[in-house]
Amino acid sequence: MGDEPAIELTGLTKRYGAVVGVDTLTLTVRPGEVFGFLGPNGAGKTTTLRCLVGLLRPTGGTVRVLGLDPITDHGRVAPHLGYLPGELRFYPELSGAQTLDLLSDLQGAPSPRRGKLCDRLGLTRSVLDRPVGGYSRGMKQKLGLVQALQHDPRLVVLDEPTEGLDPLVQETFYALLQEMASAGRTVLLSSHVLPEVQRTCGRVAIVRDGRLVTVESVAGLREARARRIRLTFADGQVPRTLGGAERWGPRRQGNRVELLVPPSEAVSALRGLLGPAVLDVTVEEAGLDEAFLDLYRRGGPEEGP
Ligand SMILES: Nc1ncnc2c1ncn2[C@@H]1O[C@H](COP(=O)(O)OP(=O)(O)OP(=O)(O)O)[C@@H](O)[C@H]1O
Repeated sequence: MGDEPAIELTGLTKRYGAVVGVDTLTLTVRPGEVFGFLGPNGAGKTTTLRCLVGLLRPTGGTVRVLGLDPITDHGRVAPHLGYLPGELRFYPELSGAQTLDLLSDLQGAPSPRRGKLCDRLGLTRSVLDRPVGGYSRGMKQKLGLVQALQHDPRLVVLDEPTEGLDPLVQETFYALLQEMASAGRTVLLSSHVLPEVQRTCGRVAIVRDGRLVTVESVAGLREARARRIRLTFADGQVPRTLGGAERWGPRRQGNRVELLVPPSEAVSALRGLLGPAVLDVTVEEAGLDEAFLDLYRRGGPEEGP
């Protein structure tokens, strides 16, 4: 376990009978990266994360975590790996503190960060002494975060980490992420929350239908995002067809037409659209949200409409 990639997936495939969870996914995450994993429901995010941490056996391909196989080398990987599952299941009768002890035993490593993490996330001694069965959703999530980070792992895999956290606690979590990155730790997080990914991650993988659509830097995705063109036509003069621009799926509302166009095509699209019936035109960058949605729909920038 030296300078190798923190995560290396090669042709990772996981089938559940006839259902394909992940399909030939190849991806490398370098040490020290905060890497986002984004995709619509059922895209294969959780399946990938569970393969990564050795909870699921791949149907095909290979998984290397810190240079090791997370299943066959589990004992060597576990002390360096933190994992927050998407669906937390704790023993309800155990207290928070007992839960953390139990999970620490499974990690096979001491928990030097536990006290500090509990303080920062607001898990007080009296809360930690109560049975987890009585915890609120947010308290369970905080406990999940503490167990994932308590042993100061080199690699942290987080499935929807801010689910159920209030905005203040989310801020604390983002600060923790920054500190981990500064300390050279690697973080892979799955999220549906785009501003969160924008704010915390350097690179992002987008998955859809189990396949990798693209891997991009957050900055690159911003640059590549579509232009939104809005046209206002004179009363009754909205053309029935926009010719070649129909491929951008124009949305019509009254005298207005709006379409999202790749940046490289915005000027030529405008040339074809402008005419005497056009009273007004605006062009702006689409939000990052829309850039992502576009990728989800189209299946990747390389395919283009
Ligand atoms: N245990 C299972 N048995 C059968 N199919 C499964 C199982 N787990 C996942 N799948 C299927 O694999 C695909 C990927 O699911 P997965 O949970 O990995 O997606 P996801 O991106 O995490 O979705 P979400 O954002 O909704 O949590 C889906 O089609 C899902 O129905």
